[in-house]
Amino acid sequence: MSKGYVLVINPGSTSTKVALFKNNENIIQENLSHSSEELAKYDRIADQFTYRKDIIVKWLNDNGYKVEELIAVVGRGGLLSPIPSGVYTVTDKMIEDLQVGVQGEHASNLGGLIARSIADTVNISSYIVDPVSVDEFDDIARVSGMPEIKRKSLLHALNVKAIAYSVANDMKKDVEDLNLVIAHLGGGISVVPLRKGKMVDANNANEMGPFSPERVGGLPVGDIAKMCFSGKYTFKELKQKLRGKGGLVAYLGTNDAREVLKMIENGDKNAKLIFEAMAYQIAKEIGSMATVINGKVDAVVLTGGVAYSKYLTDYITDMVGFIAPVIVKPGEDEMKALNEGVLRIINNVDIVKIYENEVK
Ligand SMILES: Nc1ncnc2c1ncn2[C@@H]1O[C@H](COP(=O)(O)OP(=O)(O)O)[C@@H](O)[C@H]1O
Ligand SMILES: CCCC(=O)OP(=O)(O)O
Repeated sequence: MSKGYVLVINPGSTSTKVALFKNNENIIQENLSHSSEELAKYDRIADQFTYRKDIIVKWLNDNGYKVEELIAVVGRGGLLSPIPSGVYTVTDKMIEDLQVGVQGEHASNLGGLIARSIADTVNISSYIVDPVSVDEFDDIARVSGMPEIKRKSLLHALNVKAIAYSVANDMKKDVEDLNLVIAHLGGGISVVPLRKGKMVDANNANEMGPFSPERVGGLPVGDIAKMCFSGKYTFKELKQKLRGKGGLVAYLGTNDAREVLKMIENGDKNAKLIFEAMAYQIAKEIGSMATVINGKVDAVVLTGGVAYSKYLTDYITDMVGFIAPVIVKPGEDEMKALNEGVLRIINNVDIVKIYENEVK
């Protein structure tokens, strides 16, 4: 039996991405899909814990590896309390907050829970890296216009940070020397201005900004208030309309941008209007975030799964190209970034953070 593997777990809304690394080498990686019928059986995301954990352990064993061969397990971190960027050990307090969902429910809450549970069976360390609740906001960005409600930093921090380093590397600069606007275009969408590497604002991928393949983005608040009191919907139904059944799903019945592109190719004019409206809203948000860094933008970067669509990236580039050069980096670097976080701790390049000591 050979030891020395890091198991990387990245739970998403429709799949769990898993990978096994040895040092920097990605040995195996797979996207384990979950049908909507399967996930519909669970009331809360935390209830999917055993189902997803069993699938991951089975995947490991089916590929000829044992949990005993791991040296660490790392998961994508969830909607924790606001914390600084970094690598965190999964503590009891973190587990408690992920289980209750201190800032709400999201599939990534399962990352830390499953990582710790697998790691505990063989007495090794479990970590999360740059969870979606990393908070580097300027204080001014927190003000919403209603004192009871604060704007929150909930964003694709892991990929945004990883892509910022990758762009800086390509430009042969330090990330601290650059101002960027990075748009992560996935199931949810984050548009993030980075001032000298710091994510000083963002739209909140769950509730605001452009609509996305499965979320509504920002909506006229008066109409939403009326809908809430119409008696037509339960709270759960409304939540699903906003997240999961919003955006492309609501208009076109799919959260798969590739299917929408096929509809457009087949001459569907409504699909074209809706897809272009998503691109239009993304471009508007990029323009807005460029003002946060006073228009001094070294590059606009488009990343995430939907950035594979040239149709979409060309549309956005046409609208925002006047701001700065547009760099397209489709897909995500999350699995690599999670493993690299663990390696930084193992190799003493970075100091592991304790969640409860860092909560803002
Ligand atoms: N080649 C492609 N062209 C267009 N869209 C794509 C392509 N590949 C994936 N996508 C879309 O990307 C979205 C998922 O993006 P991803 O970054 O994996 O999501 P998440 O941020 O939720 O992890 C889906 O709408 C999917 O259809
Ligand atoms: C809450 C921000 C993170 C997010 O939206 O992630 P997914 O696109 O993976 O759902």
